[in-house]
Amino acid sequence: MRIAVLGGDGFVGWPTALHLSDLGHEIHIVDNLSRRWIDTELGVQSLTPMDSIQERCRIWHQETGQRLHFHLLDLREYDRIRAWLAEYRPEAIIHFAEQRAAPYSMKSDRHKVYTVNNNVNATHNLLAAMVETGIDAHLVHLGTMGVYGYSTVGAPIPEGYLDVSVETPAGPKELEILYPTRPGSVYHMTKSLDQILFQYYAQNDGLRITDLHQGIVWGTHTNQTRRHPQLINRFDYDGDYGTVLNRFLIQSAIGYPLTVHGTGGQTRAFIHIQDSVRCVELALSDAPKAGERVKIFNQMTETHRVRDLAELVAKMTGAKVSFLPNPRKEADENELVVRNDQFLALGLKPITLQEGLLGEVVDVAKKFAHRIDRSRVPCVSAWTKDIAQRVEHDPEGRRLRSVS
Ligand SMILES: O=c1ccn([C@@H]2O[C@H](COP(=O)(O)OP(=O)(O)O[C@H]3O[C@H](CS(=O)(=O)O)[C@@H](O)[C@H](O)[C@H]3O)[C@@H](O)[C@H]2O)c(=O)[nH]1
Repeated sequence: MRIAVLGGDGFVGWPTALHLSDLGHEIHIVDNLSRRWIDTELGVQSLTPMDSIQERCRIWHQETGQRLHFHLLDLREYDRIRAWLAEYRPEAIIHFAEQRAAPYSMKSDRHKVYTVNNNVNATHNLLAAMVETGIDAHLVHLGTMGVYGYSTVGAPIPEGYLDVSVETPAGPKELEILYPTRPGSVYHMTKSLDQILFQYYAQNDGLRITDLHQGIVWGTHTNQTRRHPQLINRFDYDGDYGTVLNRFLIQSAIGYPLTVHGTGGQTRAFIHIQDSVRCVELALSDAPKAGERVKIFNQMTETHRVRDLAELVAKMTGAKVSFLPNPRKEADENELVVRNDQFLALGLKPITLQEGLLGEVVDVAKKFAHRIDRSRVPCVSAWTKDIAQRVEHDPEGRRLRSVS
């Protein structure tokens, strides 16, 4: 298939592009390189040294003979994305091209506005351009488990839809509705808004859409990124873009106390990066038909409590654990049970937390430890102004500042 990978220069986009290219698909990476600009804004860099996207594509061709085509394009520019779709007519589109960090989206009012403008316009421009050009591509979107709000209300979280019974004068009526959203950050809110856009365009224009509600990704390498040092994936450790388990592993590698927020009672869904790219492949193989409702998968393989992860990493590496005031507005403790039957039925064999793979991340972190700026490890982004006043010091006693 001819596949457009929008956001194909990012943490999950890059290994997905390689995985699909390895399967023989014709891959077009479309990216505005905004993640690289945000690194510059924040003054941080990926733990792993990343080459330019053009250089990465060149190495992939050298190693495999397969070509990755790169297009510098911003989805907020409607006319350009419409013209691009009309010219290349992809058969499938994978949409990763959104600002994906919750702490970054909460940094200041400016960051909230940027995240909403960027994410919502990107998604809507894409949908409108798909209708206008008449291409019949299957759209696969990277959504988030965060749209559900991490609370099971006593029953496992289903895959996107909830069956409800409504009392009417004629008796009870059964309805299937989108699971009510309860986003925990402006970033997660944009993914909730995306869901409504998808529902509308599937029902009004018959677009074929799959939404992947992904959990927290951990790990770094995939089978393809391992093939050459210059194909290495980006890897974030800073307080805005680093995700919790990867952060704990990196912190342990540099002797930094593990930064558990609050009691660490938050339970979250996780998935290894290798499974993440495999899930995209499986979703592509199971496209909905025109006129069908949006297909929603829960793209996660296990759930863990944050403090249990910290204990596991501490036991494995001897790291100290530090319980910090929580910069986020979130439940102190929550239970989370999630259904993921659809990917299992399609043949996913989940990679679960294994010491070997955890150790692999620690090894990567040790190798590139000299690139880590310890002052960028704490999470400085507070969810409200009140919380900002309470979150004052990092585990090493330094005063935290808010970046605006
Ligand atoms: O040093 C840290 C960092 C985080 N946490 C806690 O760990 C949990 C998860 O935080 P995270 O930064 O790993 O994940 P999150 O902000 O939810 O976002 C990440 O995971 C989401 C999936 S999910 O969490 O919604 O399932 C994706 O959508 C996002 O793109 C990705 O950045 C939170 O309770 C947070 O307070 C800590 O205790 N210490």
